[in-house]
Amino acid sequence: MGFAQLVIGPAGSGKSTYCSSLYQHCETMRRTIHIVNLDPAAESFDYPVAMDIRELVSLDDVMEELGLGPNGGLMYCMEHLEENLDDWLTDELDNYLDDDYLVFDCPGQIELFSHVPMLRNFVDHLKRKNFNVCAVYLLDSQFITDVTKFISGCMASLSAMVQLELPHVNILSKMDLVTNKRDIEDYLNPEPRFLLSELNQRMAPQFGKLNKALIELVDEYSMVSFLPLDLRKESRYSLTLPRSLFL
Ligand SMILES: Nc1nc2c(ncn2[C@@H]2O[C@H](COP(=O)(O)OP(=O)(O)OP(=O)(O)O)[C@@H](O)[C@H]2O)c(=O)[nH]1
Ligand SMILES: [Mg+2]
Repeated sequence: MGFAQLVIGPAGSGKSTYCSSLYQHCETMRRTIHIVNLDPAAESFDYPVAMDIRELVSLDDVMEELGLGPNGGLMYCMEHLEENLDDWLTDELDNYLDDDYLVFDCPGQIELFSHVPMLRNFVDHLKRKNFNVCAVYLLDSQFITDVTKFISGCMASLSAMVQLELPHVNILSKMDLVTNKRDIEDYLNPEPRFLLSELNQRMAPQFGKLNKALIELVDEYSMVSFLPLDLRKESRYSLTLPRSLFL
């Protein structure tokens, strides 16, 4: 059985940086991982690219030939990948052995993991190919500076969890940029009453019931919790992430 990690999260949340730092970490630990670029718009990489969607389809060609903008073009490329799961992806996966570990660096368009079925079909294909798949959802630390941003980040992550139905780890990236230590305490293990009162202060009174329901969803079902990742720290992975993720 192979292992696969799907690295997802909003645009600019640090997915590619996480992949390259994970690659360096594994190299130091003398473990081999293979990083796959699934972003047809990506141009440069800080890690060796094992498989590359750009070999299958070029975003520039799609935009030019079909007259699409960057986001429409990207959706077209991902649909093209979906249509080629049985040939291109299967051929590429055949190059890897049973116990190889693949990390998929995904594009940041959140519709891919909220309501478009493409990524779900991609995951199902990996499972059929005997890969044990997990999702790593990255959220930028700026989301913990404001309760409304935090809740919207939680909801986006939750929709990915519901859509993909994978073992799911949430990571708060760019922790080096958090200057207010209070924010870390407040949001890493948030106290529901704190979140609710903050949210009520920020929103008009008619949202009271909705705020309560949202906080209950985040809290009672324990579906959303974040692990902090500070890339400056030596201990960044061993301390913060479950070991099972890096077998
Ligand atoms: N300070 C700081 N900056 C970071 C960190 N991780 C990423 N960045 C910066 O954030 C920006 C976006 O990082 P990427 O890794 O390209 O983010 P991404 O999620 O791959 O972006 P898309 O693929 O475009 O969605 C870059 O300028 C990075 O240098 C971090 O841990 N700390
Ligand atoms: Mg990227």
